[in-house]
Amino acid sequence: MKGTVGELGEFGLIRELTAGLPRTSAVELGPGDDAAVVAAPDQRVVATTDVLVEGRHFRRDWSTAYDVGRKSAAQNLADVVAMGAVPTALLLGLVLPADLPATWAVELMDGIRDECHVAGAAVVGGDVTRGDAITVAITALGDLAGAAPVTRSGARPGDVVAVTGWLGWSAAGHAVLSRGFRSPRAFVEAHRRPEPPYHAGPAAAKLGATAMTDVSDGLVADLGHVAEASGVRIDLRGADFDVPAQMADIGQAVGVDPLRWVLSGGEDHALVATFPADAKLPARWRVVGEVLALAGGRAEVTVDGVRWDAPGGWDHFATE
Ligand SMILES: Nc1ncnc2c1ncn2[C@@H]1O[C@H](COP(=O)(O)OP(=O)(O)O)[C@@H](O)[C@H]1O
Ligand SMILES: Cc1ncc(C[n+]2csc(CCOP(=O)(O)OP(=O)(O)O)c2C)c(N)n1
Ligand SMILES: [Mg+2]
Ligand SMILES: [Mg+2]
Ligand SMILES: [Mg+2]
Repeated sequence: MKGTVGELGEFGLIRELTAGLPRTSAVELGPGDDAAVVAAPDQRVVATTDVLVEGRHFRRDWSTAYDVGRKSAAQNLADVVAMGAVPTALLLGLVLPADLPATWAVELMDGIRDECHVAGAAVVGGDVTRGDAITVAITALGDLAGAAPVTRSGARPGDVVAVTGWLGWSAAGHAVLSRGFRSPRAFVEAHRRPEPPYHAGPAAAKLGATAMTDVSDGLVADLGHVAEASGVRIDLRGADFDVPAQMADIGQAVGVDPLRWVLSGGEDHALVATFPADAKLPARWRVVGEVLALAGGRAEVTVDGVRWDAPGGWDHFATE
């Protein structure tokens, strides 16, 4: 495809973006009308939204359009499964500069479509407008299939804390890219394209998870929200976290303790959940800590009993 999105025009662009979009059985009416119609078998709808902005969430010299698409969708779909729900549909608001190559927009859409496919959802609508910074605003919907939502507020003293998915890989990749390098590839790829363990969300609900969240900002920060919402203290055991040798090498090379990436690095979208101590967890869940009563203390996350004194994760108004 030749030209810019400006040359294609609003409706030419929409035609290109929506051509051949796959449907799923949940989609009664897809893009093309004033609104889409999505089945909600449960009769409750799980809904979540996240905005990604060029320069803040991604850089065009670090990630392809396809990568940005995969990541934007993943970030939202991970929030759906973190409730214990199955993703059904995704809506996409796009702000694009007029001089952006049309292929960039189409490849972004390819990435969004493919990530939706991985999670079982479909793109059902969106919006496009012109603006200075590329902005991808996504709303994802999901279905609980009769289950109770797994909230942030259900952790109880005596529960275990378990994680599944990657931790620290995206942050290590970000550290590499920030210093002008493009390798080790596995970490750079993890930053470009997170792989949330989608199936594990609804599975955790079935395993009796009492609370759950995805790790978008950093494990300590995101678990901090669980601790606060549940009115508990959460203690992590440092030795239960695996720091891969290659991650340790990067840490050595750039002068960062790699445990910092594991405990406070965001964007891998691992799932962290609390479970009753007697829950039978499959091997892909690693127990990394426990839930403790407040006993007059603060609702916070500690590591080996000690308050984590570095930032627990990303904060858009505090982190540069
Ligand atoms: N501008 C807003 N208006 C209303 N609710 C918001 C707004 N921004 C964030 N929230 C809500 O605050 C909570 C925390 O947001 P956030 O940290 O972005 O969650 P997540 O990391 O799961 O995306 C979410 O329930 C989100 O819906
Ligand atoms: C260019 C660039 N700089 C910095 C980062 C790091 N970063 C940006 S947003 C973010 C945290 C997650 O994003 P957020 O918008 O907070 O998602 P949410 O928590 O709402 O799911 C991180 C670690 C990045 N991905 N790209
Ligand atoms: Mg958010
Ligand atoms: Mg989340
Ligand atoms: Mg965040």
